[in-house]
Amino acid sequence: MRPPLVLTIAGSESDGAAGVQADLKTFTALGSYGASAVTMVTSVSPRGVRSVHPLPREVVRSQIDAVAEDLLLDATKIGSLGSAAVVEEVAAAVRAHRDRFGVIVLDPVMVSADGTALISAEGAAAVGTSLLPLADVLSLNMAEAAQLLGRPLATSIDEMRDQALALQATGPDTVLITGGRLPGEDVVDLLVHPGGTDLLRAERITGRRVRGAGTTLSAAITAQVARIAEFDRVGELDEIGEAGTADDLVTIVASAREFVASATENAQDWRLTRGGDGYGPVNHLITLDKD
Ligand SMILES: Nc1ncnc2c1ncn2[C@@H]1O[C@H](COP(=O)(O)OP(=O)(O)O)[C@@H](O)[C@H]1O
Ligand SMILES: Cc1ncc(COP(=O)(O)OP(=O)(O)O)c(N)n1
Repeated sequence: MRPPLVLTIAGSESDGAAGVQADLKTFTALGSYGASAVTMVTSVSPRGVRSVHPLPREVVRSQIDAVAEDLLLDATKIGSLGSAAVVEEVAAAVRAHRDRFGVIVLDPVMVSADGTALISAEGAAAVGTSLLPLADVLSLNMAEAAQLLGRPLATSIDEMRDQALALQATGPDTVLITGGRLPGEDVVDLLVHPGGTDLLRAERITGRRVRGAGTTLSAAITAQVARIAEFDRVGELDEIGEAGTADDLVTIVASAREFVASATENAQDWRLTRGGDGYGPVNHLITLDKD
């Protein structure tokens, strides 16, 4: 017997709103056992990013190999990577044992909420050439989609769809472009998958500025994918209703979005800083709340 097992390959983010810290909290909240390979170390407070230090590629590789060679992974999330050298090393590690990583969810983090670049230009290009072909699911915001494709930011749902299809053509079966930056009363995410295209709408939460929503979403998708793999393994797919059918990923993404929305709503009143301003995190541990 074992729980759903998930690996995150991503950067450490010191204030815990995004990065590996947010991934591990989200995995825990959604019932998965989380392992990690840290790719870079960022010094961050809710006021912004102070520094970004990609780790040496061999340090990243050693962590990935240690986990992938021994743990029975159901799914892997790849997040912020920092440098072209680390991108290439992660791609090489995955290619060396592709069958050991389970379903791969790629969230190609490029820029932090305060505008700080989290990867070099060469690194961003390497994500496009070396990692997109290895991913099963690509989850990214509109700015990341535009940067990967070398196109302007989408200004409409039609342009988001064109960009999602162009990204799908590079490898991943499923592409989710999140629409937090597209103005409107509702926030609209666009999901392209082998069965077609779905628009996922939700009421826009207004109020305090949030950081780490995209990270939390892709972590939640990864944890749910692993949970389904676990139910499949023990022959109990029926217990999770529609998820586990051909519509798996649509159901998984919808449920991950609901998780992020509740986690965002729940932390609206949090004041974690001395000054009280800056971006705030979501409450990743919402499912563990007893009240
Ligand atoms: N104001 C908001 N209200 C409700 N949901 C939001 C809001 N902003 C973003 N989201 C949701 O959070 C997730 C991440 O979106 P986005 O903000 O585009 O990504 P990122 O955090 O990477 O910039 C998406 O599912 C999106 O729909
Ligand atoms: C180390 C690290 N990883 C990811 C992010 C950005 O995460 P994201 O969820 O895209 O959040 P925003 O910063 O865009 O709100 C990060 N800042 N650091």
